[in-house]
Amino acid sequence: MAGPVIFERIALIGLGLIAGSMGLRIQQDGLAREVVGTSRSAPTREAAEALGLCHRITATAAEAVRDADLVVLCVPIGAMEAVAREIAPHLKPGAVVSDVGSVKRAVIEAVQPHLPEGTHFVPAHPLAGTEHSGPHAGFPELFENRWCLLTPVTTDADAIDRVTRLWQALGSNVEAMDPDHHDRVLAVTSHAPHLIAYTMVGVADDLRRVTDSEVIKYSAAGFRDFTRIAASDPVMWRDVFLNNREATLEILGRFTEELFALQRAIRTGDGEMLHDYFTRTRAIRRGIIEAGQDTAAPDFGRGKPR
Ligand SMILES: NC(=O)c1ccc[n+]([C@@H]2O[C@H](COP(=O)([O-])OP(=O)(O)OC[C@H]3O[C@@H](n4cnc5c(N)ncnc54)[C@H](O)[C@@H]3O)[C@@H](O)[C@H]2O)c1
Ligand SMILES: O=C(O)C(=O)C[C@]1(C(=O)O)C=C[C@@H](O)C=C1
Repeated sequence: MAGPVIFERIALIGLGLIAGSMGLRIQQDGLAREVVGTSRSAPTREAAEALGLCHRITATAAEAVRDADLVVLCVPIGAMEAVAREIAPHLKPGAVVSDVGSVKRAVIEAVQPHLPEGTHFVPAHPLAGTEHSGPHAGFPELFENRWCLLTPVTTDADAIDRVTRLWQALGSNVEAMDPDHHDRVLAVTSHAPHLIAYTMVGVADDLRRVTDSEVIKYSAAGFRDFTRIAASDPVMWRDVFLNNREATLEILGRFTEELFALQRAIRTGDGEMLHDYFTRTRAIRRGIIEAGQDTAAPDFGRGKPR
């Protein structure tokens, strides 16, 4: 389907789940005249080529960003600085630079100092993903009905407007946010929950050694949801925690306090406390559903390696 061209040429750096999904959708809807992509490993570039994630794949990031109007950094957070340093001398004057990192303050601090005067940095975070990674994981509907949060560094209204329109065209609802606020919110809604899932599955794995395969064999739906989350990419999540340290530790501190309170209620047989607590949390879930905001529910079956 041909759509409105928002950027003439878009360069995607790092061809995994997010870049692959963007590349497919941008091409499908004609949101750019050309999508150029690159990744550091040759097998990834070959896979991306075979899957048609971009119009053109280049061997280096320097080549990919040449004459690009928008450059989107889609690499793990720990790789953002090196990529920014590499592309900086090759950026077109006036180019818009963005990223999709799950943490915003650390990415701004890593990338912004390398960007030449006259380029416009509009960091973004699509609140959409799956536990799959790599070029095979991408699919064009990934961002449909999800949020995309922007934490603009530039004050250039046209750059912000075009990045907003791109994410809207990819299917997302877009909102601007202060980067520190973003990191605090995501610590609650995404980062701490992932760590809890990793821990729970780790505990079950330890138990498995005691009970053979019972933990897996009889795993109930709740635990299976944890295993899906805990199957997420180790590099990505290592970098998330190392780069959103303070906010995540703050939430984990609160979590531990609540866990101790619940543990005590179980030990002392305080059924009233447990009932009140679970009634409160159930109301939160119902509020989300009533507000029509249950758009983050995982869509099983999508994003699986093809
Ligand atoms: N997966 C999610 O659920 C999700 C959701 C929203 C945002 N994000 C963010 O998007 C970014 C990419 O995540 P993804 O899920 O697409 O990851 P991915 O692992 O699927 O893809 C990452 C790509 O970056 C490349 N890469 C890795 N290290 C590199 C380096 N040092 N230099 C150059 N390229 C390198 C890899 O080869 C791969 O092509 C991350 O910053 C992540 O925080 C992820
Ligand atoms: O559904 C999933 O697999 C996700 O965990 C996606 C999820 C999230 O926590 O919602 C994970 C990290 C991203 O930065 C954004 C989205």
